[in-house]
Order: sequence, then structure tokens, then C-alpha cells
Amino acid sequence: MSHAWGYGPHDGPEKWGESFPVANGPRQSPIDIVPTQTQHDPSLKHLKLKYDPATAKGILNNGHSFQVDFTDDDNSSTLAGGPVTGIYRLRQFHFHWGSSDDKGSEHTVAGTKFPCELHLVHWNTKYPSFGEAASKPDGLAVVGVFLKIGSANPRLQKVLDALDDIRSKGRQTTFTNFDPKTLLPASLDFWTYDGSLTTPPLLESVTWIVLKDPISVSPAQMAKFRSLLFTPEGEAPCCMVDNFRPPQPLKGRKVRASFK
Ligand SMILES: NS(=O)(=O)c1ccc(C(=O)N2CCCN(Cc3ccccc3)CC2)cc1
Ligand SMILES: [Zn+2]
Repeated sequence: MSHAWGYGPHDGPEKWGESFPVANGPRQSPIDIVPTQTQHDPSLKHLKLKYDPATAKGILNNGHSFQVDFTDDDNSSTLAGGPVTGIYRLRQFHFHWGSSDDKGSEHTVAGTKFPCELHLVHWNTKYPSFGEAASKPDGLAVVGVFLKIGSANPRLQKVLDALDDIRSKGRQTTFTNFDPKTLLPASLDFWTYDGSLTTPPLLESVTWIVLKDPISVSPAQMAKFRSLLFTPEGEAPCCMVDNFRPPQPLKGRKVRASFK
């Protein structure tokens, strides 16, 4: 398989190991988080998230998900505290979701799947760039947020309204003046563990910070996610759904909790 990967029967997660052998490595993501097997770590600091809405730049259908990109040439939008040392810059956020409300998240909680999961991707400023950081064991920090079916979430609406302009792979449009903090739940209680990117190249460079509390999303809003296409204009349309990797073996890793 060239480096063309996807989520279908011929190029999906079960096949990724053929081109990306690290798929079977010791710190792969996502995982099933079993709360009764996590350990409260009182030494974990509060998560410090500082996001400047002016750093929002654009929104892109990358053929695997859609992402909102941020300018990351200074420390205007950063993550610090929590399990990390130093300052990490926000690069982008994106989502993973299912074809139906009973699946879609990458992390699961005691086997429970959520219909969608948000990932806010940050890179360690001890390295010169995202690309450099992405290959280092402490290079990235990703905040994961579960979305649970409930009432419509007004905070999502600006993102969802932009999807009409990026229906096909490769489409992008400007997306400015957006504060991703508005997408977070009230509590920043989290679980944390050492893991990887959940898409190829599956680099084992991510400190995962998965928030305990979900945010809401309505069925109509989920339908909006599912209106995107994996395929570019001019190709037979294939709905962008089930773009999630299933949980991977823990291989002896400890999952710590910031809360009791
Ligand atoms: N689901 S997730 O684990 O949160 C996630 C986070 C980030 C990305 C991401 O931005 N990309 C796009 C391009 C950069 N590559 C890494 C790279 C490849 C080659 C040269 C340098 C870095 C990673 C994939 C994907 C998934
Ligand atoms: Zn992701």
C-alpha cells in the first residue's frame, strides 16, 4: 500500500501496519479508558489553556476529517500545566465521528463509545516546529473531548455552518475569530497517558489529555458532520463517516486521573 490510507475495508486501521509498522508499537492510541483502573495523581497540575480567537485561520477538508487551523508562529494560543512541562502551541482541532450515534469516538470509557470526539492538537515549543515536534516522544499534546447526544450545542454551530463550503476533500475556506475554549466542558478534569497520533504516521509523540466530561451535540448536528465527503469533487461521493481508529492495546501503560 502506498501511503494512501483511509477507513475503508481495504485501507483502514487493520491495514495501516503494512505501511506504518509503529501501528503495533508500545504506545499506540486511542485506548479504552477504564476509570476503576486509573490512578488519581495529586501532583498533576491544572490544565492551563489560553486561546486567542484571532489565531483561527481556516477550515479544511483533508480527506480524513476536517480541521480548523491556527497560526502558531507565537504563543498566542497555548496549553500548559496538566501533565506537560513547558508550553505547547495550538496547531489545529478536528473531529472523529460515526455513521450512527452508537459509535464514532476513538477513546472509549469502560467500553462506552461516544458519537464523536474532538481533538485539539498542540506542539511543544522546545522544538522549532510542529513537523519537528511530531516525531519526538514529548512533542505533541492532544486534548480529547467527547461529544454526547443531547440538546443542540450552539458553540458548535459556527464550525458546522462552515462545512457547506468544504464538502469535498481538498476544499478549504477562511475561518477566523473563533475561540476553541467555547467548545470545552465546564470541568477540565482529565485522564492522561502517553500515546500516539491516531492516524498515520501513528507517531508515538502524543501526551493524551482526555477530558472526563462530554459536551453535547444534537442528532441534527451529527447529520451535518456526516454530510462531508472523503472524496474530492469529480469522484464518486463517499460520505465521511466512521473516521475513527478503534482502541489499541494498553501494553502496561498507566492512565492517570487529575481528579478523585
Ligand atoms: N487524531 S490525532 O492523533 O489527534 C492527530 C493529530 C495530528 C494529525 C496531523 O496533523 N497530521 C497531519 C500532518 C502531520 N502528520 C505528522 C507529520 C508527518 C510528516 C512530517 C511531519 C509530521 C501527522 C498527521 C493527525 C492526527
Ligand atoms: Zn484526531
